Amino acid sequence: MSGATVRGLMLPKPVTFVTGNPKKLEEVKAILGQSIPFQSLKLDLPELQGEPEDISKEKARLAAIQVNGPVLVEDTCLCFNALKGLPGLNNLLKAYEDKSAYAMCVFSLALGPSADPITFVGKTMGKIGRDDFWRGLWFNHLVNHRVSRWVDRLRMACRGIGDSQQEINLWWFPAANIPAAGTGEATQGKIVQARGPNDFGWDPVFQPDGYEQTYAEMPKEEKNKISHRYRALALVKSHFAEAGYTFHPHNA
Ligand SMILES: O=c1[nH]c(=O)c2ncn([C@@H]3O[C@H](COP(=O)(O)OP(=O)(O)OP(=O)(O)O)[C@@H](O)[C@H]3O)c2[nH]1
Ligand SMILES: [Mg+2]
Repeated sequence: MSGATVRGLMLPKPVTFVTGNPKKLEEVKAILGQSIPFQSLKLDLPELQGEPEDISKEKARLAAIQVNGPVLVEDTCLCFNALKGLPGLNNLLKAYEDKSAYAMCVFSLALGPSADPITFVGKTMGKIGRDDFWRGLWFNHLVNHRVSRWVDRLRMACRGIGDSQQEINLWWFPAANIPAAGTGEATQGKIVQARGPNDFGWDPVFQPDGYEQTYAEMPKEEKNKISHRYRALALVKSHFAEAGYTFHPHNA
C-alpha cells in the first residue's frame, strides 16, 4: 500500500467501482456488502501494459478523471510461478513440472482525478489443476513458436464451446507488448473437462491450495471467502475503517 491517508477526509460523493466485467462486479458486491458505500460504472478501460500494480494505478487515474470523483478499480491476473522471469524454453519445460500458480488482484483507490492512487494487493496460492492444460500449453509452445519469445506474463481467457469440451485461448503477452484483447499473439489450445461452470475466466482451471475443487466448482460464497479478490478487498475495507472517510451529505 502506498500514499498518504488523511483521517476523516470528506469525499464529494460515494466511491465508484469502475469495471467492464460484470462477474467482477458481482463478486465485489457480494464481498463488500454494506461495508463501503459504493456505486458501479461500466467503463471499458484500456488494457494497459506493465506490472499489475502499475496497470491498476493507471486504470484508477483514468477512471477518476472520467468520473471526476473517488474511484476503485482492480486489475487481476493468474500468475504462474514457473513463468516468472524469462521463461524461454527451459522455463517452459519447468512450467510443465511446476503447476503452482497464484491468482492476484490489485485494487486501486483514487480519491479524485489528481490524487495518487493507493493500491491493495490480494493473492491466493494454488495450482492449475489439469494435466491436460499443461500438455496443451506445451504442445502449443512447440507448434507455435511465436510464443517462444521471452514472455513474462501469461493471461488467458477461456471460452466454453459445447458441453463437454472447452476451448481455451492462451494469450502470451511479452510485458513490453501487451496487445489489445482479441488481437496479437493468441494461440489456441484445448482442455478437456475443465471443472465447473465456465462463465468466469480461468475459474475452472485454478485450484486453490487446500481445496480439491477449482474456483468454478466451489459455491460462490466459498470462493468469496478465500479468493484473491476477497483478500484484496479485506485490505480496502481496513483502509476505509482506518481512514474514516465521510461522504458529502448532498451527494451520498
Ligand atoms: O477466472 C477468473 N476468476 C477471477 O476471479 C477473475 N478476475 C478476473 N478474471 C479475468 O482475468 C482477466 C483480467 O483482466 P482485467 O483485470 O483487465 O479485467 P477485465 O478487463 O475483465 O475488466 P476491467 O479491466 O474493466 O475491470 C479477464 O479476462 C477477467 O475475466 C478472472 N478470471
Ligand atoms: Mg481490463
